Amino acid sequence: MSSRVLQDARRIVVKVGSSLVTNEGRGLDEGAIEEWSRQLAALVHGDDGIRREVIMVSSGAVAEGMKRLGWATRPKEIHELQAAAAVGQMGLVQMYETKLRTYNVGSAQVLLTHADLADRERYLNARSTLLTLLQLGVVPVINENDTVVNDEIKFGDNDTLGALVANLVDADALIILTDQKGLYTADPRSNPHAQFVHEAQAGDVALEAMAGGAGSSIGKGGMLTKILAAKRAAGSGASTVIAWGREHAVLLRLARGESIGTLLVAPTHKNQARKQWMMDHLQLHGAVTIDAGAALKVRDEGKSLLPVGMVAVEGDFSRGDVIAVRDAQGVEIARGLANYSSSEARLLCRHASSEVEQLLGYRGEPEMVHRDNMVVLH
Ligand SMILES: Nc1ncnc2c1ncn2[C@@H]1O[C@H](COP(=O)(O)OP(=O)(O)O)[C@@H](O)[C@H]1O
Ligand SMILES: N[C@@H](CCC(=O)OP(=O)(O)O)C(=O)O
Repeated sequence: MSSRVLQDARRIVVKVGSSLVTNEGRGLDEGAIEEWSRQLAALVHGDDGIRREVIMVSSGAVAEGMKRLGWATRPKEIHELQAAAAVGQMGLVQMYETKLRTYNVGSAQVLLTHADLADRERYLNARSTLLTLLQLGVVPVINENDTVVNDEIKFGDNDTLGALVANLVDADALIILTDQKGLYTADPRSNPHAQFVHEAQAGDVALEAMAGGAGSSIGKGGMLTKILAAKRAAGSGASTVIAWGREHAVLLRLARGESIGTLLVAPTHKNQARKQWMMDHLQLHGAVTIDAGAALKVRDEGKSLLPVGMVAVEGDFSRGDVIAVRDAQGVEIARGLANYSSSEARLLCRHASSEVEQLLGYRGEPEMVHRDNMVVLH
């Protein structure tokens, strides 16, 4: 069963750490970035007959910036780290862009902060942008927006960012590429008797005791943040693989179902996990009442709610808030994230999606609540 996890994955987040990307701080590893780009392109183009959507979360900005600025030791001052990240990020994305283009794949730079994912509206915006890029066959190259974050508000390590991105886009799998073959029962750098862990359940607390901090001065998180990232990714049903980034054709072989690295299997199914998350975390901010035709689509056919099916709007909510969807009898049949605010929704009631631009002055999503962001209650 385990090999199928990656074989069946259609939307994959790949995270690469600083030590790999910058060759332990020596500078951007052009050969490695080229090799990952070749594999990403093959996955996106579906060279094996299956097209996949891939997001790259890449570290390395600070390490590369330090090199470009001629700094031998990591600065202590946060503004110096931020300056290094800003310098290094240029080189980082330039290289991904060049290499991916060589293999006929477009790329896009996306810089995110914690605040972007904590705020519902920005969360939805980030999600729509990433999903649009994926639909266009473009590979988003993501890093933390180091320039605007300080110690208290940063993800800090990109393992956590990778997991949050996997949650954000409902990825099927998170692949964390690092400088070890995977997880061992102890840090192999300091314990020669450490045993390799081939497979475990994501979220198993026993794994946390095995994992230590970063083995080099370049990487930030170490193995513990990877284990915690796997647990977090499992929250939305994504399984995680931790593997060596220089393993030959690692991404393609994983996609073929080969077992490489450590597989941390998500215990719950993707859709079930997302529904649970919706039910657990979301507070209602308002409601829309829909007509019988729309109720049929939403409840029985699992379709999105379009503005044309809405007949009334209650409450005061913003884009990204959770609203109840009620049928004509007032029975709540679903809950989901609103794509439009309550005042906009009032204008959109009974109108076709093609009229959104004319009514609101901008072209938004065709759906009031997209089915991916909706839980049908019965
Ligand atoms: N149980 C463990 N198994 C494997 N590696 C471990 C373990 N505990 C700690 N490590 C260390 O974690 C390091 C990888 O983390 P890190 O240096 O942050 O890499 P990256 O830059 O790829 O995120 C390894 O080089 C290793 O020394
Ligand atoms: N945003 C930072 C990444 C932080 C970091 O070092 O992460 P990682 O190497 O993945 O543990 C950078 O690009 O330098």
